[in-house]
Amino acid sequence: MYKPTEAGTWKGRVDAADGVEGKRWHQGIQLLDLSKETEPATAEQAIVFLGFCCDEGVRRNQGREGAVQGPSALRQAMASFAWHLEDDTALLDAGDVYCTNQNLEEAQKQLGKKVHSLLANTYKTIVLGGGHETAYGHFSGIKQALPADKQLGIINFDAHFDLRSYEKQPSSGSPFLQIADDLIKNNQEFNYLCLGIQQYGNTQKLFKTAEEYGADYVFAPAMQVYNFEALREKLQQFIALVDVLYVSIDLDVFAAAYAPGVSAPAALGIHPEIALILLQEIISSGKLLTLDVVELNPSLDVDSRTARLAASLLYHVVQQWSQI
Ligand SMILES: N=CN[C@@H](CCC(=O)O)C(=O)O
Ligand SMILES: [Mn+2]
Ligand SMILES: [Mn+2]
Repeated sequence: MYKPTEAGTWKGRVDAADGVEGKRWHQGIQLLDLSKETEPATAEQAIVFLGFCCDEGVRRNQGREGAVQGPSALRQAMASFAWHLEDDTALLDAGDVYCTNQNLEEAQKQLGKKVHSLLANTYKTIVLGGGHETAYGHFSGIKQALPADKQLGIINFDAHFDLRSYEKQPSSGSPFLQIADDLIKNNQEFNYLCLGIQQYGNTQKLFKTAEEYGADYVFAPAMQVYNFEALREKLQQFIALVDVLYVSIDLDVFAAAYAPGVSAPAALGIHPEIALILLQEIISSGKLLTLDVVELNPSLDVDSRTARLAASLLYHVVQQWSQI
């Protein structure tokens, strides 16, 4: 269920005449094989990508399959980024965890193990999904890595709560209810802030569940740059209550004009700029532990627009996070 990234996977434009000043991500990224014991990060700053090739959660959630190709499309979209990282920063690719035989539960467990070993070895981790079922596997690794006295805050950029029942089976629609129940079972708090909720995309039942579990949220129409001060205030209040942050970016939070390549596009979704400046706020808090980008479906994308948007957000995340 795990494969390290093959040499030659990262490829892109080469500006040979410019020497080291022409360096791009595909020329600087290092491959990390997690089938061997994970070595502690040696660079001062080590940021690692880990793919989760899975859309079994989307299939179970009646969505449009294709997110299994997300990690590969994201690598392609990031490969030719110009290298502007400091010399003390290593950018790594730790390969992919695969969901096989529709065994989502096992794939999530395997993803959790890999995330745990990366976090335990002080890597700043970025998981490339996968449908939003990625989040439960990601969380199971966070849970293993996080000391019990540390308060976790979860910030989900999403048009949807993803608080569906998993009584019958877990899916891409249920990760945050699974996480909530795990935390509550362990006498820990479920601190969840969902940014970009579409009223028309969530049933009354889901709003009721959100209320029952104390989930906080901001509707998509309020996610505007002109409303930045109020959003910043809300974000800062949330961040102040927790020790570390897990950030999940579901690309269906963005307007379909920017992000057509998702299972459930939002015609009136948010503008990327507001997500970018809120991400900057989050990173500058110094509390970001780990992050994922989910729901990219390359088979539904238009000229890689959604992949490029996700990749560009990750570019800025990597750039800022490497200086914290
Ligand atoms: N991760 C998926 N979330 C959404 C999908 C909604 C839809 O397919 O319309 C959900 O379950 O609510
Ligand atoms: Mn989601
Ligand atoms: Mn969503």
